[in-house]
Amino acid sequence: MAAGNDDDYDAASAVAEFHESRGGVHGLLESGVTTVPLIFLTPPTASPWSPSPAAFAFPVVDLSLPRAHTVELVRAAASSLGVFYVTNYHGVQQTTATTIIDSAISAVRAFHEQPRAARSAFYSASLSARPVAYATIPNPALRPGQPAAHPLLPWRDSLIVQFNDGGGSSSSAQPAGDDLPQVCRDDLLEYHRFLTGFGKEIMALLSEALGLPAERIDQALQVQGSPMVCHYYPPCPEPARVVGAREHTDASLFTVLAEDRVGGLQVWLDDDKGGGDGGWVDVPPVTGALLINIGDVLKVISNDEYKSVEHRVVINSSQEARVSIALFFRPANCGESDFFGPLPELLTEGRPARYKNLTFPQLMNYRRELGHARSSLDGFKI
Ligand SMILES: O=C(O)CCC(=O)C(=O)O
Ligand SMILES: [Fe+2]
Repeated sequence: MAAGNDDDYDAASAVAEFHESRGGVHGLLESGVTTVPLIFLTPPTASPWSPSPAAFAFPVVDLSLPRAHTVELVRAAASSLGVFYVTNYHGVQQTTATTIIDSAISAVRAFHEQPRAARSAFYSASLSARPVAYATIPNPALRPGQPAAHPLLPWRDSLIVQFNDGGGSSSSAQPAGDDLPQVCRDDLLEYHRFLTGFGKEIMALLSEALGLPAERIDQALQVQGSPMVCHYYPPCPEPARVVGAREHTDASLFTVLAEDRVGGLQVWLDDDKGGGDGGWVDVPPVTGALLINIGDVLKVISNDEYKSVEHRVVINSSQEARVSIALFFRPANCGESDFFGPLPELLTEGRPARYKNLTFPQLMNYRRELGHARSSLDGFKI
């Protein structure tokens, strides 16, 4: 934020005061706020955030289809859109999977809708190094040259859970300590257990769809599902003037998203896919299905064979809260000396490496300084 600017100074105080209230956006509504505070508002000159301009049928990959067919569907979706749904998870009845997903969504809703004192115990404006934290995560800067994000805060509260499975072993992960709030502990643990096997399956498919052995990427990067970020988008009196999540790509290999039936997620589709010059397109929820978003790490190691999809969340409703859970599958070994880059098997003379080797901390630092949108890999391009 620019120093010496009175407007920015006031905004900074307002943000600090909001965090000190420890009740999140939902807390504002509980205290009877009927107009949206300035720190959440997009500038009046900005174009409204909803409704979304176009409709599009996103692919649903049925995992019970023959393998070759599934691999081909995954390849087509990951390389053209960077986003797809999946159903019929291996080894789990679809009805059981739907129950596990729905229970996790209900548990997240229960956490965010419990009395304020119970949730504010977890509130932490600084998220680093805590196994479990509850907060409204400030909007990041979007692009180089944009020092502050507007609006400063999204219309969203999040419960962030760090899992640690000891370096990518196949045993299921446990949250660090018994720190999960009791109201959602069992359901979120069960959901995470379910997604641990599911994530391996998705990683294997994505690997095969690049023409690589199924275990290639997991062996190289020790993929693990963490953090789990459990979002709550309260209803808003002025939905078109707030943002649920600003446009961004995910800093993951891929992200698995579960959501309730309210909707609000949109992805940016280029030219021919969205119609015309490209645009924001609604991703309507599909009951019982999980959404896979390809992230920046997979874009790099696939040497741009896969797209990392840019997405955002609009607030659709002045009546209903929306719940979603994003589980980020990332390299377990993500220290200062753990480099990754385009996989050598994918490189040819005609298609040389498009990215330098980089580490996960470098990627995160670059995003912190220069933005989370489509440009978030620019600094690593060759
Ligand atoms: O809530 C959603 O639909 C998306 C959340 C998201 O994009 C994220 O957590 O990175
Ligand atoms: Fe995201």
